[in-house]
Amino acid sequence: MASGRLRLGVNIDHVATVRNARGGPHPDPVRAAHLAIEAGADGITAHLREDRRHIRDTDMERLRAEIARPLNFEMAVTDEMVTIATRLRPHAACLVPEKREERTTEGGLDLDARPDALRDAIKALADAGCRVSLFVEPEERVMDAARALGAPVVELHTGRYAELWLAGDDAGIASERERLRRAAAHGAAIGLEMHAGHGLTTENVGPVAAIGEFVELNIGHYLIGEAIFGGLPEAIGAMRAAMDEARSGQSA
Ligand SMILES: CC(=O)[C@@H](O)[C@H](O)COP(=O)(O)O
Ligand SMILES: NCC(=O)COP(=O)(O)O
Repeated sequence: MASGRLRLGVNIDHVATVRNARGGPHPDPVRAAHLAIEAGADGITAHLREDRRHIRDTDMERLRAEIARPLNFEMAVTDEMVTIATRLRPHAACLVPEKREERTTEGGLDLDARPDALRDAIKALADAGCRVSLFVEPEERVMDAARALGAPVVELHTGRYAELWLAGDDAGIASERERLRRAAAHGAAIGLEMHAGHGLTTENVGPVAAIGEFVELNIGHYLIGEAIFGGLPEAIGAMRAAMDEARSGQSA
């Protein structure tokens, strides 16, 4: 059952990708964050990867110091990142898997692999006042595992859904959307706050936004790409409209 306003977290990682291509200060991801907030973003997401391929430590420090909306600090489950995040104390911290050789995030966290390290990271971040979320696959059993680890929030990985959409695999899209729907319903039923993200566009966001248990979508690469052609405020406005249309039940 669709419900409530769906928050939009704008991920500005790939402004830093363009900036780092030349090694100078332009374009500034923090300036993009301010623009995104002025354009209606409910929060800013930034992923400080271990290899610093895009967002750098100084970007995260400036975001934490400057932006007027919640900062969602995406990070790997490492001592280094826990130390940085507990020092900066962002509004939120989202634990994501990282592999150096990956082009982009390829899936959700394996909650069975290092439960003690996960539990310790969740506690340290929560003790620092961060709202902790786990970036995970849309499986009901994973919701139970996240709950057992003490995470209040999960963000469902929509990357497979996005890939199936690009491939025009209608049966696959329907199946993956159902997987997302079931996981969101179960997660909400056991008390988790449900988010989703990765690979979302104005074309594919509708069926995800229409899943009423989601309270936040985190979207970046597509918006930064669209900004090249029409500007970031326009890209965010179009995404907001697509999300609101889906929530109003006019498309799903
Ligand atoms: C976890 C997630 O889906 C995003 O943060 C995504 O990782 C964007 O960053 P990359 O494009 O570097 O993967
Ligand atoms: N966690 C998802 C995110 O922050 C943005 O992912 P994408 O839209 O850049 O694929």
